[in-house]
Amino acid sequence: MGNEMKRGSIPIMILANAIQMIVLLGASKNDNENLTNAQQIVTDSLMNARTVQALGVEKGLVEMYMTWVEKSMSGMCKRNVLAGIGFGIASGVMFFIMAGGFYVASLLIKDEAEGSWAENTHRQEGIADFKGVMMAFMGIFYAGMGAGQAAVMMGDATKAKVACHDMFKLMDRQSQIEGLDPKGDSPEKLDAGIIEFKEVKFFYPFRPEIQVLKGINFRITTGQSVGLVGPSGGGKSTVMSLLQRFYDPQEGSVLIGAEKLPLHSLNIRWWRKQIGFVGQEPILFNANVRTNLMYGVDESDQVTEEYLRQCEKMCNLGFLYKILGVRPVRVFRWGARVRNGNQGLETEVGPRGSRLSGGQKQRVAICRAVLRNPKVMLLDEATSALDTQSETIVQKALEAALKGRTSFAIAHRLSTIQGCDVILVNADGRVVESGNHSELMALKGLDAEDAVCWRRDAVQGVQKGNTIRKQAKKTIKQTQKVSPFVEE
Ligand SMILES: Nc1ncnc2c1ncn2[C@@H]1O[C@H](COP(=O)(O)OP(=O)(O)OP(=O)(O)O)[C@@H](O)[C@H]1O
Repeated sequence: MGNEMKRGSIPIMILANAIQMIVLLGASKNDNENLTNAQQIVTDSLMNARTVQALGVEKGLVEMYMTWVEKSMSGMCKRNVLAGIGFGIASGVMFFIMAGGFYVASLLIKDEAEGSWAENTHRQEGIADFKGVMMAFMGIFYAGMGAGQAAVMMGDATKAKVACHDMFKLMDRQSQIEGLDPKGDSPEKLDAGIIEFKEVKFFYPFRPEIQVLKGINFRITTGQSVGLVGPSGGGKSTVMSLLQRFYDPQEGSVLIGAEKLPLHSLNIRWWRKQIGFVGQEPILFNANVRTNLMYGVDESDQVTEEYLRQCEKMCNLGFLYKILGVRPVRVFRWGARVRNGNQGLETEVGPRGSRLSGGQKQRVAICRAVLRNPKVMLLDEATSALDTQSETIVQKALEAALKGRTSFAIAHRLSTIQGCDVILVNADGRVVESGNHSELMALKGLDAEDAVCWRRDAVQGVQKGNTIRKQAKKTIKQTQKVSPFVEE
């Protein structure tokens, strides 16, 4: 009877668990996508909390978040009801098996017990003794339970597989530019400061319909400073990306050195060591300044304390040593007073550098770039997010940092890069004009309407720049009278 029960109940139990599993797997991919979208909103909102508040979009974001959560919830609710039914059936079958098992066992044991009670002198022969019955029963029961639980867990395993699908897809993706396992030459004698763009045409792989660069040509020699100006969307940052070899152009070539070696033939790690980059929004890590500065330095490169001090000085990091005042530490140590100041290179910058001002962060970022002693410096609107006073200080740091190096600087105003050796006016994916500031100013015929704006801006920029500089100096002097901690 036990065997019959086994034969009959186990397939039913497995079927019940299978139903439960199928239901669990059903909509999990869609739910996963919806939850990912919801999580993305939370991450973006927290990372950009100030912008969210400034724009007053808190409610809108909460609504967007709720929409995604509700979308996944409606699917989940249905699935959970079905999963509940499946689970109920699976558990029910198990309990029925248990009940049946106990019933069968009770019959067998009852025979044995009746014998011992009724006659009390000799045991009546039963089909099995108590121990054997219980062993068989427990064996069936736990095997069934284990199989059921394993089936349920398989649902979780598949859900985990779905959740990891995108991650594995990303991990398996082979980058066309392999940064971790670089190949190609590392020619120590190649002058990385000589850069040529030859008929470079490029579109972003995810937007092949938009031809961003339509044939860029220029040649820069060692030590030259290049200013990239032009209307928004003209392709200035794309040129910077190609210089850093985040992408390779589809047509044309980027050539390096007097030997004109194609950039794609060079070892990418070697090439990136030749480049220092300072962006518009400096990215600092939640650590002290020293750690942030050493981030870009290879372990094999020995950075002496002396060189570090030189770079600090060059980048105007004096603020790291300023004492901002004194304050009592705690109530029970009222008498004790500590210096409420920065601690040199050991100063903690906070999450994303939040304990430093924009200008200070930018100077740390410049110092980080300079510390690598790169041949080429790339500046992507490095001062555009700063106020006039900070801009002047950072500009000084930049001027020192760029000396003797080839440099590319993107700016929205000609006035910001008027001192550059070459200014490339980039519009609609082409270099429409080039020359130094006075050459550009002297040009009469203009191809693009935008260029008129750049030129007009240049004239006004020079005049404005001088006035602003005078005003800034005046303000600093006035403020210094009130607070001695304002920097020049
Ligand atoms: N990662 C990307 N994927 C797809 N298209 C992009 C990407 N980055 C930029 N683009 C597109 O390439 C074009 C040129 O952008 P780019 O950022 O190079 O211009 P820009 O001159 O630097 O503009 P801005 O002065 O506003 O920073 C734009 O049309 C932009 O939409």
